[in-house]
Formats: sequence, C-alpha cells, structure tokens
Amino acid sequence: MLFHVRMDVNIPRDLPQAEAGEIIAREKAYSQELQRSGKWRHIWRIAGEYANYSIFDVKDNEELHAILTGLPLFKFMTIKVTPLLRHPSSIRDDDT
Ligand SMILES: O=C(O)C[C@H]1C=CC(=O)O1
Repeated sequence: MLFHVRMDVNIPRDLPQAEAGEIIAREKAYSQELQRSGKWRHIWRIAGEYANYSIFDVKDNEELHAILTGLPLFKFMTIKVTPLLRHPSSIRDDDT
C-alpha cells in the first residue's frame, strides 16, 4: 500500500544541541535503512520548511504506524498521512 506522508519537525529550542544532533543522526540512519529496504520510496525536502513529503510502500496501516512511531524525531513531529492508490490514467509501471 502506498501512502503520502507529510512530516513537519519542530525541535524545541531548549533541547541541548548535542542531544538534538544525536537524534537527527539516528533519524537519518533509520530513514536511509528504510529507503534501502524499499519501504520509504521517496523523500523530498519542502522548500523553506523543516518538513518533508515522503512516499511509503508498506503492507498495511499497521506497518506504516509502526514505522512512523519508530522515527527518532517522532515526538517532535506533526505527521499527516494520505493513502494513495493507482490512478486509472497513470502510465507508470511503479505506481502500485
Ligand atoms: O529532515 C526531515 O525532514 C525529518 C526526518 C525525515 C528523515 C530524516 O532523515 O529526517
């Protein structure tokens, strides 16, 4: 199942810089591992914002929930999920 996910990150200003850096490094490793597995298909930075648009390709809602709640930055994020399905006019083979 494909999901479009918007993640907005809001790290509190009073979080020590070293702690924030450590969480961001863990987030990057977590994200890149999921990208290598094919579950996190795409990630784009939203210009001018500490936010991204991502596409996930997972088995079901439960798997997506587990992935998102496992994000090291999860507690500092606002996340919006939109389920996707193939458009009948699509000419792309990888839209499902
Ligand atoms: O920077 C972000 O958009 C937040 C988060 C998502 C992946 C990652 O490495 O960081």
